[in-house]
Amino acid sequence: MPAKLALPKSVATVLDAFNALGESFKGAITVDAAARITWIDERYRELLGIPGHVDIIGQQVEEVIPHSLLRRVVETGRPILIDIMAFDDKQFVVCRLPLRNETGEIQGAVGFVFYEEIDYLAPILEKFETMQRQLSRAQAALTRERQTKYSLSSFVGASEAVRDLKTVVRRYALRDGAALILGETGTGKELLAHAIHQQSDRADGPFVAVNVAAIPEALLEAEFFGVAPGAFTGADRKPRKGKFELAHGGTLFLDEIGDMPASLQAKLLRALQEGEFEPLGSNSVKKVDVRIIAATSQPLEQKIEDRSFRADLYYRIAVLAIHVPPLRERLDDIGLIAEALLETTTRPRDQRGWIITPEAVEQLKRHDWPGNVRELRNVLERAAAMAPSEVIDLHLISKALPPKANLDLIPPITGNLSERMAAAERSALVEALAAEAGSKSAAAQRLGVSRSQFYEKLKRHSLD
Ligand SMILES: Nc1ncnc2c1ncn2[C@@H]1O[C@H](COP(=O)(O)OP(=O)(O)OP(=O)(O)O)[C@@H](O)[C@H]1O
Repeated sequence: MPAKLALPKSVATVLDAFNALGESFKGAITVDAAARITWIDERYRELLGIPGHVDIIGQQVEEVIPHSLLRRVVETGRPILIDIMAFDDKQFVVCRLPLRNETGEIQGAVGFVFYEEIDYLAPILEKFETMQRQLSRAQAALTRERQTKYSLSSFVGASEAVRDLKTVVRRYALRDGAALILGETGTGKELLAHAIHQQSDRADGPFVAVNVAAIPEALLEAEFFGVAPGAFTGADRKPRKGKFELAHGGTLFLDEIGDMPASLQAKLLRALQEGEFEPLGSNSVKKVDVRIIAATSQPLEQKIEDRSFRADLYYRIAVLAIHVPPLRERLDDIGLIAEALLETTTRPRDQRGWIITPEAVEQLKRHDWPGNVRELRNVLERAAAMAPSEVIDLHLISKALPPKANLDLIPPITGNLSERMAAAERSALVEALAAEAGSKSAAAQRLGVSRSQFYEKLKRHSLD
């Protein structure tokens, strides 16, 4: 239904003048002081593609013209004399003026639209278009740079398993739902989470990573959801933002999600479902737009069975599940990965770069890599530290590899309860040392005990 509202006299007079321009004038629109549409002419309707029978009078102007600046004109009382607006692929010149009553109060605003054929505006439009082209070139260059820095190419590997993995990752990067990355420790889950973020529409937003296992349980909730001012005695007066809020507009990477306590799982589920949460000690909700990428090296299904992980949360995050194969299932990639890792391994100042011999690579392929790529990095670093020249050969690699977990050292698990427990503890120590390439502090961390406890246990089992 065409609008028939009374038009202020001043506008009607100006309209007459513009109408005389013929084809160059593309129409006009008026809004009231609350930026609701009060009138629109037929040509502008046509330009916006609004069918004649659709009534738009009374609607907020942005509902019809999403980028309209008429609200700004009524709010500031200042005109926007010349501006450029795009409809479809064409640029139009727009002029917006405030409308005032006799006492000078803002009553609304009017917008006039012209097409670019107006000769004297052509230079401005040309400049605008050139600037837009430059801007989109700069944006494209920036995106390319980001992609080369963080793209999937940092995940080295050419085996079929890795090619398949990369196809899945590329596909999931474009979807915006939560994702779950499953794989043994050191397989590159965090690296993949970065790659997903960088390939997604959120690449310009923040990437925030939290290792759930590394934060004491009592602090997790505050770490995730933030703290309202004065939430506890002694708490900061200022509110403290949690990781969820810090990741707004981007991605939150939750490493070792299997270690999340049940109370927090419920809160996380709500944040995922509703996009909102309550900071600790607050009774108001905050809205966030965050993509969750979770990772785990533990079988979550088992945790669901023993009720330490919520099934509903699992199904929510496992829609996009990514399985990262362990290194022993992609041994063909070891040479490539070793070369890539050696590029970043410290070398003596006068040395140009490390060289790894084919025999050394073959030896690496014979190990079964319980600590995966992280363990491979440790082994290469140890070999490099022992190397008299830039060549890493079979001899050095054999010395750097952890001694094979000698099964004779692990007694069969028999006997009474305390003997069985001692035997299980011993084999856990041996396995952790092997997985961490002999590093005692890393092995202690892996088993969740302090270094001093770990040394004491090694001694007790005569493994020191
Ligand atoms: N395919 C790969 N190519 C190159 N480097 C890799 C690859 N996979 C892993 N890495 C490197 O190995 C190390 C461990 O990777 P990352 O931290 O991503 O593993 P993770 O699976 O998240 O481990 P965890 O489960 O213990 O947290 C990092 O230094 C990472 O850069």
